[in-house]
Amino acid sequence: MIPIAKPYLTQDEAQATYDTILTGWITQGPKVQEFEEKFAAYTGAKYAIALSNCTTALHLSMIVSGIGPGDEVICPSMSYIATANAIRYVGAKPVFAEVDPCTYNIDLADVEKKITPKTKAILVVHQIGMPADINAFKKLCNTHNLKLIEDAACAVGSSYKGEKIGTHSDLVCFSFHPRKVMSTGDGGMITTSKEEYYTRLKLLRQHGMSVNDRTRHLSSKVVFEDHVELGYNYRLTDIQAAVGIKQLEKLDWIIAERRKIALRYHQAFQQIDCIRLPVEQEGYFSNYQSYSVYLKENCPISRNELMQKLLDAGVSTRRGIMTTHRETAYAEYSKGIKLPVSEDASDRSIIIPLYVPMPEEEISEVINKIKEILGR
Ligand SMILES: C[C@H]1O[C@H](OP(=O)(O)OP(=O)(O)OC[C@H]2O[C@@H](n3cnc4c(=O)[nH]c(N)nc43)[C@H](O)[C@@H]2O)[C@@H](O)[C@@H](O)[C@@H]1N
Ligand SMILES: O=C(O)CCC(=O)C(=O)O
Repeated sequence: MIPIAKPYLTQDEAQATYDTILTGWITQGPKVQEFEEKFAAYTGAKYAIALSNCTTALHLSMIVSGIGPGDEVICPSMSYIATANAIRYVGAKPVFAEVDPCTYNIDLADVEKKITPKTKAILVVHQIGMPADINAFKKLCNTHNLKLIEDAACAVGSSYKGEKIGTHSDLVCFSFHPRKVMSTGDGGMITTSKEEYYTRLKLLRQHGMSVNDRTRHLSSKVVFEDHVELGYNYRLTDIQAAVGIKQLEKLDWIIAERRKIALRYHQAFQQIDCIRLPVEQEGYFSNYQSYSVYLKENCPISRNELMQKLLDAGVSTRRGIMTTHRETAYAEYSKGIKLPVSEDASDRSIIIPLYVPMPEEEISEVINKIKEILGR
């Protein structure tokens, strides 16, 4: 079976975890600090704060942005459910906007229509690694005095107008889940240039503890910590950070390899008129976290049939990005909501295998099977 994805992990990561375990310091400590410094340097951000995953990164971003009950946050419905969940964790209401049918990124015009006096922030997702038009959203947020938060779960290493995702706004959240371009098992990171956010995020991720364990460990004087506000246990472990450091060293290579495979798919499928391929506009650089194909009206086969036929032929696929408003857990948020573009994009698209290193035979197999089933 050709898998949909596989993290690129080698002896390097295994050795790094082994070495870290033997140091005797295994949760948030020196390795987390090193990972944060290297991640900040990689993205160009001033600060990076490591967290247990991107969902917790989004949750803390909501808290430091001062979002709470009675507030509305505009986000896409067409995203993994964690995006909207983070808004609900703080008691605020997710207000769903449409996406662009080509890039799957949140639609600026629809966002603008959905701004109300209760709107506090816009949560922009760089969907499956394709950067959103972040400058346009910054401008909109400035005009309406709204906070901007970026869900860059899938977008590590992607760039917008020549700058890596991670520097364009005050809160950018990344994921290192195994389905992402680099992984630490689970894991997350926030980049920011705001010292005030940096300081508070460090407190919030570890129970609001005023003097952290490492500082106490290294102290020559007896010190006692205070817990200055309600915090959380959202730490990344040093074992995971050791993996992250090794992954970061390979990230540009991984992305270059992913882009080569994406190019192969583009070239192989561009003549097929019943499908639409991902679009990377001028100034946008995707890490191709996923390669999504949209089945047009004239496609001879339904999306689900195509997925089944490919599975029968030994090729894994996944449905297109989900819509949150149609999930059972969102029943009370979906009343009267109309998102035809998002529903269509979600229902008519599939994600096809892309991982590194993907053997040439597998790339050809995916291409040939899709062409064969589509009769091209
Ligand atoms: C971006 C989203 O991607 C994922 O959805 P998905 O439907 O595209 O992928 P999944 O069904 O989770 O499959 C992930 C694939 O990634 C590979 N993989 C390799 N290791 C793992 C692992 O530890 N956990 C998971 N879930 N997957 C792993 C396998 O090939 C596996 O089939 C979800 O897991 C979401 O959690 C995620 N936000
Ligand atoms: O929890 C998941 O499966 C995916 C969400 C994610 O990528 C994260 O929280 O880091």
